Amino acid sequence: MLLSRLAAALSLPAPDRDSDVLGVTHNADWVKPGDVFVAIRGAKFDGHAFIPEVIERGAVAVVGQGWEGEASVPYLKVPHAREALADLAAELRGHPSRALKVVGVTGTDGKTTTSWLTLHLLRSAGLKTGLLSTVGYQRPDGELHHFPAHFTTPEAPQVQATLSEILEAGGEAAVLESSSHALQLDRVRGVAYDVAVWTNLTPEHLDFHGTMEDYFLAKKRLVDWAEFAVVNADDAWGRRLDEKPRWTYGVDHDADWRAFDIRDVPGGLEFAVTSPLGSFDARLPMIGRFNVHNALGAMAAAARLGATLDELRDGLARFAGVPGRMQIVAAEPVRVIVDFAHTPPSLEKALSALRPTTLGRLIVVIGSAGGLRDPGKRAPLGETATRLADVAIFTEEDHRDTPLDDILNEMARGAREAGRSNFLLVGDRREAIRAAIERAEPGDTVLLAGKGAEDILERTHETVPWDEAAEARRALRPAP
Ligand SMILES: CC(=O)N[C@H]1[C@@H](OP(=O)(O)OP(=O)(O)OC[C@H]2O[C@@H](n3ccc(=O)[nH]c3=O)[C@H](O)[C@@H]2O)O[C@H](CO)[C@@H](O)[C@@H]1O[C@H](C)C(=O)N[C@@H](C)C(=O)N[C@H](CCC(=O)O)C(=O)O
Ligand SMILES: Nc1ncnc2c1ncn2[C@@H]1O[C@H](COP(=O)(O)OP(=O)(O)OP(=O)(O)O)[C@@H](O)[C@H]1O
Repeated sequence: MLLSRLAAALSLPAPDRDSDVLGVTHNADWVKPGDVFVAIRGAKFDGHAFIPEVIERGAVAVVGQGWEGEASVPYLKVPHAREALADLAAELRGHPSRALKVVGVTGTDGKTTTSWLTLHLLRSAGLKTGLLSTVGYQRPDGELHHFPAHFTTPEAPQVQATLSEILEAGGEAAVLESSSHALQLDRVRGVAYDVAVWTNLTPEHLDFHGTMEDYFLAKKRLVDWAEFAVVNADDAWGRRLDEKPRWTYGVDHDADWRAFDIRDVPGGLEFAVTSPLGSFDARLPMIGRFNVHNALGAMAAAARLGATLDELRDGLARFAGVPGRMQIVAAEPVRVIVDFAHTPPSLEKALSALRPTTLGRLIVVIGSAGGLRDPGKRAPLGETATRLADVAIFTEEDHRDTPLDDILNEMARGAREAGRSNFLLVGDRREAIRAAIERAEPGDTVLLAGKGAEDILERTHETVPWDEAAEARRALRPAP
C-alpha cells in the first residue's frame, strides 16, 4: 500500500516522497525493509532514539508526535502515536475485524477462561472461529501459536495481523481477550467488536491506571466500542454499564442469563440455567464455582452470535478446558489435572480447590525452577505440597544451570522442617508423572502442577519439547 494512502488514512497530506509500504511496527528490532516505524514516547524509552537504526534496517517512513532530528525518510507528525499505530495497522491489513464477528472479553479475572469457553461454544455452533488470548492465539484450525513477546493482548500490528490470519484461514468469528492495558494503550483501537463481555472489576494494575474509576473507564472502552454488551450482574461496576443494548448474567442478582442450584461433581460442575433462549440443565467439566460466571458470559456471547440452546448445552458439556489451567485430562476412575500453579500461594489455591471433590487421596507432582527464578520459593513449595496433598512427588521443572538435586533437597527440607515425610523425589518429570499415576487408586486426584501449557522443559544441557497433558495421557494408558 502506498505511503500517501496511509497518510490519507491518518488525515495527513501526502509526503514529499511516496513509497510502497509493506508493514508497520512500533518495535525497532522488528523493522523489515519497506516498513513504517512508529516512534512511541513510552515510560521507559523514546522510540525516536531508534530512528537511525530503523532506517538502516530499511524503514521507508517514521511516524511520531514530533521530532527535531533529521531523517533520510519522510517523518509523519501525528497528534497521537499509539492511535496512529493502530490506525495504520488496521488500514494495512484491510480492517479484518469488519469481516469477522468479534467477541471481546475484558475484566480483572476470568478473561482467559471466558475467551476459551466462547471460542469453544462458537465452534460447537459451527462457526469457524479464531482466538487471541494470554495462552496464545489460534486460527480456526485450532493449533496454538505464541507471540514473540508475552502479552495478553499484543500491540495493534500483531492484533490486526492475527485477525487477518484468522480471516484468511476461512474464519467467520474471533474472540479477542482485551486487557485493560490494551484498551488504554490503543492496542485494540479500530477493532469492530460485535459483542463485549464484562467479567468483573476488582483492584489490580492500579500502578498503571491510578484509580479504580480510571481502571473502570479503560475497560469500559470495550463496551463503548462494541455493538452489544454481555455484563456480569453480580459485579457492582458491571451494573453501571447500562447504556448499551445488553444481556446480563449472574448467580446472585436477577439476570437475563442466570444459574441456579450449582453443584460440584467429580467431573466438574452442574447447574440449572434460565436464559432468553429457554431453561436447561448444564454440565461444565471445570473446577471452581467462579467458572459458572465464565460459562454464563460465554454462552450469552455465543448466543448473541447465533448459537442455539442445544449447541450451548452440548458444547458446554464437551469443553476440554483451557490448556494448562486446571485442565481435566481424565475424570475417572483417577482424576488427573494439569495446572500451571508454580508458586506457594497458587499451589495452595489449586490443591484447596481440588480437595472438596476428591473422594480418595490427593497426589501432587511439583518442581521448582532453577537459575535466578526465585530460589526462596523452593522450601515453601515443599511445605505447601506436603501440607495440602496426601502424597507429593518433587521433580524437575526447568532447573537450567542449577543442580537438580539442590532444588529437590531444598523442597524436601521445606517438608521435613514442617515435620512431614509424605513425599518422594523423582528427578525425571516423565517418571514422576508415571509414579504419581501408578500410585493413584479410583477416586484419587493427581495434580500435575507447574508446567501448565508450556511447550518446553529446560534441563542443564538440553531443552526438550514438552506437553504435560500428553505425558499424563501416556502414563494413563495401560502398558502394552
Ligand atoms: C504498561 C504497559 O503495558 N507498557 C507497555 C508499553 O510501554 P511504553 O508505552 O511505556 O513503551 P516503552 O517500553 O517505554 O517503549 C517505547 C517504545 O520504544 C520501543 N522500543 C523500546 C526498546 C527497544 O529496544 N526498542 C524499541 O523499539 C517500544 O517498542 C515502544 O514502542 O509498550 C511497550 C511496547 O509494546 C510494552 O513492552 C509495555 O509493556 C510492559 C513491558 C508490560 O509489562 N505490560 C504489561 C503490564 C501488560 O500489557 N499486561 C497486559 C495484561 C494485564 C493483565 O490483565 O494481566 C497485557 O495485555 O499483556
Ligand atoms: N469469573 C471469575 N471470578 C473470579 N475469579 C476468577 C474468575 N475466573 C477465573 N478466576 C480466577 O482467576 C484465575 C485466572 O483466570 P483467567 O486466566 O481466566 O483470568 P484472566 O483474567 O484471564 O487472567 P490472566 O490474564 O492472568 O490469564 C483463575 O485461576 C481463578 O482463580
